Amino acid sequence: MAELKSFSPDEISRHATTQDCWLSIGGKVYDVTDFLEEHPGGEHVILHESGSGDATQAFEEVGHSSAAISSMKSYLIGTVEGYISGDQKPSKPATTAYREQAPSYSFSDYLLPLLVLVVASAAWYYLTFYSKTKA
Ligand code: HEM
Repeated sequence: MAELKSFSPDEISRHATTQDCWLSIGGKVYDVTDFLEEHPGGEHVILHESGSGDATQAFEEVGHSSAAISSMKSYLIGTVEGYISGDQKPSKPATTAYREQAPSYSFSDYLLPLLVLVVASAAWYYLTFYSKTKA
């Protein structure tokens, strides 16, 4: 199979009219100009998504049938340059940023246990020695 041409998001967004309409779905580029009038969901939604940059989410949210998905092959013209799929996008901050958020202990984190220790020691001292001297 021949290599697909790669298009920049900028180039793709320049094709968003009824005479020239491209869609970017899942990292692939589709020329749907001839399909616009036939689209069962109407041409307006496609034109809107064409101009939005990435139609992946809108396309998936509709829950297109497998017949619809397999018909997409006939409109495929290329791939999106530098595309990162939603599954691969980091859901957590990058490692370095994550490290920067490592827990930092403040003075009050130590103060309370220290206070409890001092009170407990004083109570032990009082009960052990002071009460004996009184007896
Ligand atoms: C190459 C791209 C596309 C193809 C080949 C395609 C094809 C189809 C087909 C065949 C249907 C009939 C129902 C089905 O079989 O699932 C349909 C319905 C529909 N499509 Fe698309 N579609 C495309 C892109 C989009 C996009 C980008 C949107 C944007 C939201 C969209 C929105 C809809 C809606 C709203 C319906 C109507 C659903 C319903 O009536 O239940 N489609 N499409």
